[in-house]
Amino acid sequence: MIAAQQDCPFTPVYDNIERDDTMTDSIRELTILQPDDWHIHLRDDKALATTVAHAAQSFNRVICMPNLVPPVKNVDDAHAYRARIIQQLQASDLSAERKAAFDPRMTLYLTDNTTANDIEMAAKSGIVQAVKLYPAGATTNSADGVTDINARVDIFEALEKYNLPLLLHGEVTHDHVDIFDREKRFLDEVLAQIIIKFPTMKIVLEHITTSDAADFVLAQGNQVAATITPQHLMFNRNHLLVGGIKPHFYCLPILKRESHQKVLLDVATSGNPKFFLGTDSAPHATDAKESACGCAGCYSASTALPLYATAFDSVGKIDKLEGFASRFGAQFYGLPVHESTITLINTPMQVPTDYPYFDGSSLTPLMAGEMLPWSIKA
Ligand SMILES: NC(=O)N[C@@H](CC(=O)O)C(=O)O
Ligand SMILES: [Zn+2]
Ligand SMILES: [Zn+2]
Repeated sequence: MIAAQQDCPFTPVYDNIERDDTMTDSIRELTILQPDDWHIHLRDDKALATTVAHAAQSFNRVICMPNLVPPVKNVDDAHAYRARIIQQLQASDLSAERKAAFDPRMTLYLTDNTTANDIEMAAKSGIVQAVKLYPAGATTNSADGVTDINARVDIFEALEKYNLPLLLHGEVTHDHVDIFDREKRFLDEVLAQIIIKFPTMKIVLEHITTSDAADFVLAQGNQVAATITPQHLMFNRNHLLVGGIKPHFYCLPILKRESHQKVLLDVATSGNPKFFLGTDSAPHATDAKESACGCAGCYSASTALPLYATAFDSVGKIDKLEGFASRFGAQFYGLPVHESTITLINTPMQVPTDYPYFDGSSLTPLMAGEMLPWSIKA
């Protein structure tokens, strides 16, 4: 399946970004507090057999996105989904220690029909960590998303009242807006107004892809933060499009030009707690990606930490990884950091070419078959 991929010219990040070796050149091993993933897609049913074990190997808390079919719309759905994840966790061959540490946190999918009562129930549930807003049609499984965001002020009032964060897929969806401009247009035309009206609502702008989004988040108060994926730190649209189209780099919001990639690396490695880890690991079977109409989403759950370590090290800032991966997200959500640790080592690993997925399908991870300079110490 990936033979075509291997014929492609490929420029890994640690070659295409100018290195600053002055700060952390001597770091060959790095022990950090156990990280959390504040944005992940585990999918459902048979897919969980692959995704849960991969996520639980590295992460303690994961914020599970609700874009299932049908979506996770209320607290009952969230309890049932969490139970399916835990059942799969117990059936996996992870260690007893990893099983005990893994804590999937739920999100509700905001629709045109979500009520303020749903929000109150979610806030009091103890398992729902946030509410997710997909503009209808913006991304994978967003058909049930919100059609008119300004009509959902009752929900924003409730989120503010119960101090439940709003997680955003921040792109406008109008047909006439260029796909590369959709994030910036969302900030200017939608989010800026919402923040003025709801100044204390906690907001996470998920998977940011532009310098505009980084600047926007920096300009807001501490109630507004952002997650950044490994692919947006490591790649730009040339990796997606030059020398042949590479479907495994296709995700939404789409990779932007290199100048944006550099700004994302700057803010992620700056030590500013507004920016934290959210892989947006989004599995789609290999044949659904390698298709005339390929699905959006990069799969990174199994190698997320070596990917982030490679990105941070590419700019000589691996010493900033712990804050980004293990501290700032917990701080934003008002949760304690973990006591356990994980060690990364500057020993190369090869990313598997694929994983078995469900019903005989396979799953191709980000950078399949490529070497990464960092790995997790056994
Ligand atoms: N990021 C993606 O390209 N895809 C995600 C949805 C999302 O996070 O937008 C998915 O669920 O596949
Ligand atoms: Zn999204
Ligand atoms: Zn996502």
